[in-house]
Amino acid sequence: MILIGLTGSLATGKSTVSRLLSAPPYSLPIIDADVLARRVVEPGTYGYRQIISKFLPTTPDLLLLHDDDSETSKLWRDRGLGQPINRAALGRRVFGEQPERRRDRAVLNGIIHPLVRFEMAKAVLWYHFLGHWAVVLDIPLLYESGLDVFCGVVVMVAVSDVEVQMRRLRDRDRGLSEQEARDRVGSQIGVGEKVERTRARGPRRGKVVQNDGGLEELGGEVKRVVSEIRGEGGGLLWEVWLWGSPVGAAGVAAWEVWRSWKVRRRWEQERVREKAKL
Ligand SMILES: CC(C)(COP(=O)(O)OP(=O)(O)OC[C@H]1O[C@@H](n2cnc3c(N)ncnc32)[C@H](O)[C@@H]1O)[C@@H](O)C(=O)NCCC(=O)NCCS
Ligand SMILES: Nc1ncnc2c1ncn2[C@@H]1O[C@H](COP(=O)(O)OP(=O)(O)OP(=O)(O)O)[C@@H](O)[C@H]1O
Repeated sequence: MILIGLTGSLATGKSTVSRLLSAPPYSLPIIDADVLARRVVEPGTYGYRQIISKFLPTTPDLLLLHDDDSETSKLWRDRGLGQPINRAALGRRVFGEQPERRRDRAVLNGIIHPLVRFEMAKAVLWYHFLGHWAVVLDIPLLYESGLDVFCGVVVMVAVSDVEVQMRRLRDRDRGLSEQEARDRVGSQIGVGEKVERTRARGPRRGKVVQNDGGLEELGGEVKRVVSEIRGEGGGLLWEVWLWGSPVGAAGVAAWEVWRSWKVRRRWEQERVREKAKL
């Protein structure tokens, strides 16, 4: 089974690509890191308790009141699991370039990312047993979290102009001010760098989907990329063999991780050298 890491930057179109990939004719299973990141901090979970203990003392608006119109919220209240987290308030604490925001972001990532990784590993195993030829890991922070090394192929959804990103973000999330939108965009590695990192993996293991045009063009790009990935896989016999041979599958997975890790390390060393030259 091929692990396809789907990434991009804020509002470049990952979720749109993810929706295309999950629908016919591809019908690929999607493991969405944002969905898991929400699930692991629901009231009553370990992640929830960690966030409360780290952020509540310094964030008075961290918790929302229970929403009587929401069945889930009522369930949390009836079970005494606690009030849901105010994501907007937490976002204001962690998005931005100021040192204290970076620090808080690192704390939040340190709580959530290991929990998300664990949930992802469980889901990947499940889809492997179901016999899918590929599974999509939709991870906005793929490079930031280091999860790129586990992906056989990385698909990076890119736009050429940061203003397109800002416009799509603010059109979609109407409540965001200009500054909040810039803080969010600035909290991730830039599109250009992610594209370079993807290309550094080589043409078979790194694919860039350019999303500057309309939705129809995007559909064409997705079609091209999926047929490339399918064509460059080992074929049906290879897939069946991998499925039936856990030791073989583990060996191939280890080899893929090692190759990706080498690319990542070479990239980081080059960056250090470039910085030293400045
Ligand atoms: C700060 C939080 C509560 C804000 O929630 P909110 O509902 O407003 O935003 P949402 O979760 O939908 O995220 C929207 C986008 O913001 C970006 N983003 C989210 N977290 C981060 C982060 N820690 N660093 C940089 N960008 C981030 C991603 O592109 C994501 O797709 C939330 O984003 C969060 O819990 N972040 C930490 C977990 C995380 O890293 N999630 C990303 C997937 S692993
Ligand atoms: N090619 C396109 N043309 C016009 N609008 C688009 C295009 N691609 C995406 N959009 C719109 O841009 C917005 C952002 O797209 P999407 O939600 O897919 O991005 P994302 O990368 O998943 O964002 P985030 O990281 O914030 O979750 C959405 O409202 C989407 O409908």
